[in-house]
Amino acid sequence: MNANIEIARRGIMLIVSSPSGAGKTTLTRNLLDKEENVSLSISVTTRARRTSEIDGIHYKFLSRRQFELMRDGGELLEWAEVHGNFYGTPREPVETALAEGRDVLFDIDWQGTQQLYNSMRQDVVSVFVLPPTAEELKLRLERRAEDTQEIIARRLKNAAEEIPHWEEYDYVLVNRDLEKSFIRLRGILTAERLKRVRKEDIQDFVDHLLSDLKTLTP
Ligand SMILES: Nc1nc2c(ncn2[C@@H]2O[C@H](COP(=O)(O)OP(=O)(O)O)[C@@H](O)[C@H]2O)c(=O)[nH]1
Ligand SMILES: Nc1ncnc2c1ncn2[C@@H]1O[C@H](COP(=O)(O)OP(=O)(O)O)[C@@H](O)[C@H]1O
Repeated sequence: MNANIEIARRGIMLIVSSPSGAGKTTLTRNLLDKEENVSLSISVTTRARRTSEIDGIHYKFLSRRQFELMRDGGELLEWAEVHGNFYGTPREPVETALAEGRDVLFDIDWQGTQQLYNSMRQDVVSVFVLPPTAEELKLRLERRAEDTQEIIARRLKNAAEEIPHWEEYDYVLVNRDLEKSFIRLRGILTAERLKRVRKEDIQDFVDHLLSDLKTLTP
C-alpha cells in the first residue's frame, strides 16, 4: 500500500471577509498563487469595473437586469447588496469544484457568509480580516487609489457596520504584517484540509493499514 496516497475528500469553501481596504484581496490572490487545488469563486456584480480589473477574472460585470435574471433563475448560491451594488456567487462552478474535491475561495461579505452557513455549513470555513488600526484602514484605501474620496468615505462608514460581524466567523486575523497574515491564512487552509471529518474514505485507508499491519506481525 502506498503510504503517500491522497485520501479523497470534498472541497472546502474558504470564505475571507473584511471591511474594504483591510487586505483580503491581497491575501486571497497570494493564496491562489501559492496553493494548488484552490480556485476563486468569481462573483457577478452590478458595480462598475475598476481600472485594474478584468471582466471574467476578478468579477463578471453585469447589468442590473442580467443580475436579476440570474438571481431569479436560482443560478446564485447567495447574493447581497453591498455599498449600493449587487453581488452574487454563481452556483454551478462551486458545486462542481466541491464534488471533485477542489477547494474554492470566496471574497464575499458577512451577508453572503450567513447565507452559505445556512445552506452549506459543513463545507464552509470562514475567516474575518481586521485592519490593525482605523487610520491604517483609511491609508490603505487612499494608497490603493482606485476609488474617489467620496467612495472611500462611504467604505469607511460601512466598515463600522461590517466589523461587528467578526464574531460570526471561524477564524479572525489582524492584518498588520502582510507576510505573517499570509502564513496564518495558509495555515488555516492546511489544517482544515486535514480535518478527519473531511476525509471521506479515511476508513478504507485505515482498514488497509490495519490489514497490512497484520501481515507484518506474527
Ligand atoms: N455576498 C457577497 N458579497 C460579495 C460578493 N462579491 C464581493 N462581495 C463583497 O462585496 C464587498 C465589496 O467588494 P468590492 O466592490 O470588490 O470592494 P473591496 O471590498 O474593496 O474589495 C466586499 O465586502 C466583498 O467581499 C458576492 O458574490 N457575494
Ligand atoms: N498588511 C498590509 N500592510 C500594508 N498594506 C497592505 C497590507 N495588506 C494590504 N495592503 C494594501 O492595502 C490596500 C487594500 O488592500 P486590498 O487587498 O485591496 O483590500 P480589500 O480587498 O480588503 O479591500 C492595497 O493597496 C494593498 O496593497
